[in-house]
Amino acid sequence: MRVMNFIKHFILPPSRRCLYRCRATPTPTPQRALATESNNHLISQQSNNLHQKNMACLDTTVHSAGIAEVHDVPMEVIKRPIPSVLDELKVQSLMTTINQESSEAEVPPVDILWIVGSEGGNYYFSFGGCHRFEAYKRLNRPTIKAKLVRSTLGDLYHYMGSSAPKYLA
Ligand SMILES: Nc1ncnc2c1ncn2[C@@H]1O[C@H](COP(=O)(O)OP(=O)(O)OP(=O)(O)O)[C@@H](O)[C@H]1O
Repeated sequence: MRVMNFIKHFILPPSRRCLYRCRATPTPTPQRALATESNNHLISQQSNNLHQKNMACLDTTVHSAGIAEVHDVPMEVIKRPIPSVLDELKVQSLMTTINQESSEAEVPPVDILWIVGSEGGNYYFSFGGCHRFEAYKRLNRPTIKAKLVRSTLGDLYHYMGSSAPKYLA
């Protein structure tokens, strides 16, 4: 009985909090995510559920650990304000992996900070995932697999300091 009480009080509440957090900041549906972008691209939800399940616990970051949905995000809408420092061999190796249907799923989605501007515009910023981004770019892929992490201008400031935009419409 004591053990059950312990579990109820100290283990269940955090799990519920996590569930609540996930619901409170839902990952956008494809249509909502780019609804106000001038381009007509769609961020489509990855249909490969197996991949999602496999990647849910592995190869995830602290930012996207609670996010299961993976989207195909158009490369052209992603802003990367900080230039990448690249290991050429790693980029080449990733290109090979991504290019083979049998191994593409071994490359996990990158994290993208998704910010909704004050007038409803959608902005997508990416800082990590330098080698994956470069590999997708060189392969001329129109989209990249990504988890959208709902973020704020304050979050952007952590990455960019005073170079961060003060206002996004
Ligand atoms: N051929 C490959 N070479 C490198 N990584 C690979 C390869 N195939 C699959 N992966 C996976 O791709 C991911 C690469 O992430 P990693 O953090 O190493 O680089 P990145 O995020 O793209 O770049 P950076 O860390 O420099 O921002 C890892 O999860 C790794 O397991």
